[in-house]
Amino acid sequence: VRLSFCGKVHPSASAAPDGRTARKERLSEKIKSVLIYECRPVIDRELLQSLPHLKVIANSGVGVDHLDLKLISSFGVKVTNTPHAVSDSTADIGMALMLASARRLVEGNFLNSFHFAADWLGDEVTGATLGIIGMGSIGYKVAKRAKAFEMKILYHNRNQRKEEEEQAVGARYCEKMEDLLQQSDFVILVVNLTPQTHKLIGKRELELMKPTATLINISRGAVVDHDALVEALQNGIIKAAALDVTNPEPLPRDHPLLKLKNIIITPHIGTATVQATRMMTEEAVANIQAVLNGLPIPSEVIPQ
Ligand SMILES: O=C(O)[C@H](O)CO
Repeated sequence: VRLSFCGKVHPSASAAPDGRTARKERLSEKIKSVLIYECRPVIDRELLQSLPHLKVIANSGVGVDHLDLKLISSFGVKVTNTPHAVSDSTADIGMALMLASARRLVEGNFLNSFHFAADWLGDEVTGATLGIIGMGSIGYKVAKRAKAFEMKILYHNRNQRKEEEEQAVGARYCEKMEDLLQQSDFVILVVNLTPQTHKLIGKRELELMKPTATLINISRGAVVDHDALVEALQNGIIKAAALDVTNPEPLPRDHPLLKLKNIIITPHIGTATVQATRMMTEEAVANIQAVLNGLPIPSEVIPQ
């Protein structure tokens, strides 16, 4: 028996009235798989203990930073994700944010269309330098798109140089992230959130960027120190930012980032397309079926 859900798993569920508790216990005995969508439920020890037959948590999306992989694995439960389904839609949102920021589309949207903005100037991305931090599958898709826009491409990867990808898109590898930050007109973050990438971009890194540069984040909000970003945007340390992810999500209404003009913030919609959602579901279901049938798992996430 499999049960899939995409709601918040609320710890207080165990304190529900008796009838509901009994029903929950009956269900717990049967649950063998959990399919997670964007809602990022808290999967903690208490929940895992209450699901003794659980075999797999199938994450719909690539990032699993919201899951305690070691804890889950200690219960003999597998975690899977959907890396193939998300790369095109996430790369697209990166390009959309870069173009929207460069051409000031969001600001322009509020202008009366009959009003001629005489002093209106944006920037072209053609010929500009894009620095990609994290050349995984999404980073590579961003690079392919940037090549079509005739951009110069730099990239930095913490672990490995990607020579094949480099040649295919004419990208230049920067061993030091600092070099990429200093040379890029647009810097896009495409890394996983790990202890090593937490606040990867802080005051020092922002100060290394050009005052004319734009920071784009399509990875996780916590990769950027938000206080440092507010300061950099307020003081012209960098020109603009475009974020699909923030920390927390959503930002509180009075957050200083929401008061700035030189920023675009979208609500973590990188994979929110009809096509990606369908593919994520298909990939997740294939993962679940493989685990339950003891077959090779297409996309298992192994705790490091
Ligand atoms: O991790 C991902 O794939 C997206 O950010 C959706 O959560």
